[in-house]
Amino acid sequence: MSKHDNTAAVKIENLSFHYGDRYVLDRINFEIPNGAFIGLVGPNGSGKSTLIKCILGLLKPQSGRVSFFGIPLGRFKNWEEVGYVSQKANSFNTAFPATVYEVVSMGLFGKVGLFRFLTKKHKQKIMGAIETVGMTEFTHRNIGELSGGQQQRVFIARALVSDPRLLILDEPTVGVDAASVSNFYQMLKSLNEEKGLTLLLVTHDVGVMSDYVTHVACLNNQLHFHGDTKEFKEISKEGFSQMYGHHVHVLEHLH
Ligand SMILES: Nc1ncnc2c1ncn2[C@@H]1O[C@H](COP(=O)(O)OP(=O)(O)OP(=O)(O)O)[C@@H](O)[C@H]1O
Repeated sequence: MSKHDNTAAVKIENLSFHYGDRYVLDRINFEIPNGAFIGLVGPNGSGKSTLIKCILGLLKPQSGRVSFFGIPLGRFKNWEEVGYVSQKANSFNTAFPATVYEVVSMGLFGKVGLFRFLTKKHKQKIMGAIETVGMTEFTHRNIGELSGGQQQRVFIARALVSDPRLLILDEPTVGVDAASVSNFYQMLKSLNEEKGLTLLLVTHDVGVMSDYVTHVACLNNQLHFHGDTKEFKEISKEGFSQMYGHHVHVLEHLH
């Protein structure tokens, strides 16, 4: 199949998952079109991280199917096409004495073994990824000397260095100050629009996120809504709170 067909980047069919007798995901059907920037929202404990882990094959659902670019998960081999930045990226040991350049080069380990064997082409890729996230001036700074938002940009660069087609981010803005969150989302939006990168962003920032994404999915054990940003913004606050399972304050933005 060609790289540029209309197959969904991710297709989830009738997926259910339970821990013991506790159902966390109930018959989820959900598609991420190629080129979309999807915000996945839902209250604490609604199953967002569990869904991501099922998509990445880290957890095996009791029923249902996941496919990447038309290939069932069990047969999917091109993992360099899928970048993942976990919530835990924030708790990376930032006292570890590594520069931005070294952290980003770790994204190529799968391909080159150790970074001392990097070729000129690899070095260009690393510098390109650092430039893409706007961190060039910090290339040789120690990761521990950067702010939370800057560190998250570096982790995105590490995920981008292998040229993924799909990037999955699990709450990347936890611990990032409000002003930097908007800049961070703007950077993701540019990656989506200019580089055609498909993005799945798990977040709690319902209001802020909806100014940047192309689609929204609302999860609360079941998928309660999945549509484009325009449809999402048309849902009344009451409707949204109901679907969320409790009252939610959707932050209004001052433009
Ligand atoms: N390993 C586990 N064993 C048993 N239950 C678990 C396990 N991991 C998560 N859970 C439970 O499954 C439910 C869904 O958890 P999950 O982490 O997927 O939610 P979430 O939407 O990502 O939450 P948050 O927004 O708080 O990160 C929660 O009730 C959680 O307590």
